[in-house]
Amino acid sequence: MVLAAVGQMRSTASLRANGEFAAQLIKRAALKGAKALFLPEASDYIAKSAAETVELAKAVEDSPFMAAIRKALAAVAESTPIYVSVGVHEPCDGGQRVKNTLLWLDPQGMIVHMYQKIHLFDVDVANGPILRESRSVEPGKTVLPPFESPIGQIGSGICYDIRFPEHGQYLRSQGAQILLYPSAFTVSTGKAHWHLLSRARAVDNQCYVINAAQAGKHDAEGTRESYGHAIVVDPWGTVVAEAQTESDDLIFAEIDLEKLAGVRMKMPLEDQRPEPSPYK
Ligand SMILES: O=C(O)CNC(=O)[C@H](CS)NC(=O)CCC(=O)C(=O)O
Repeated sequence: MVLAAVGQMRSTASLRANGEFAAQLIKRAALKGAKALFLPEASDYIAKSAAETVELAKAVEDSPFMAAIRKALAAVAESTPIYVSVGVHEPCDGGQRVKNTLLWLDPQGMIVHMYQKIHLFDVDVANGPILRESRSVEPGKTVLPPFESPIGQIGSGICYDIRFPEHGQYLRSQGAQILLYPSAFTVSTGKAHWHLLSRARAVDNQCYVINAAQAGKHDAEGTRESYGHAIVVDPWGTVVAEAQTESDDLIFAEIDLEKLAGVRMKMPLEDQRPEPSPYK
């Protein structure tokens, strides 16, 4: 069993302040012996508008947020090395749009994997905001094969991707043992669907689901607010860790690949899919 840490953040428009907060989470997670820390979507900043989202974007090498993360990783690398998954924005299209990216950093701070969010949140939320992510974000084009990590084979999604079951199923078919959906869910859709979706993706793919989350009000006016409830679900669908409040900012879960193997052996979903596919 290997310990994973999952963070909750209330990112503001300050890349520097968000970087300092993330750095503290890295140090605390490493001190507890976690081998990996998972941080939310858009950890670097949450802006009030599409225009501000584009304006604030910094390339990884120029980002004060990333500098703070790398400094924290360097500080713990000798004694308690830790991997970090973190959601950021990257400028693209000559500064017209951004990518919504998930980075996987090794304990030296090198980027060893990156995923670009595919499904964009263009939604008129019932009893909530109207969000048009595609105004500022370039959609990713490919689901990437899972990558190896100290806690198992990780398949990447981001936030709204969780609502597309075929995304998780593809990752499972490519060998994923852990699915990530770092998020900034709205409060109303979170109340209605967050636990349901997190558990559903775990059960239908027999994977751990690790969902870091943005939580709370991101600006003084409360223009943007996120649901929180960072969560880890095991391959049987049991919630094994969950942040209960906005200030509950670091949770831990043992990732047990033997438990995962047992679930898959006793209920062999993959082997029971008919060939040729009946869905035409
Ligand atoms: O704006 C940024 O900088 C970061 N990105 C987000 O917060 C994104 C796009 S607005 N949020 C979601 O996908 C929420 C999904 C959701 O709430 C649901 O599926 O119910």
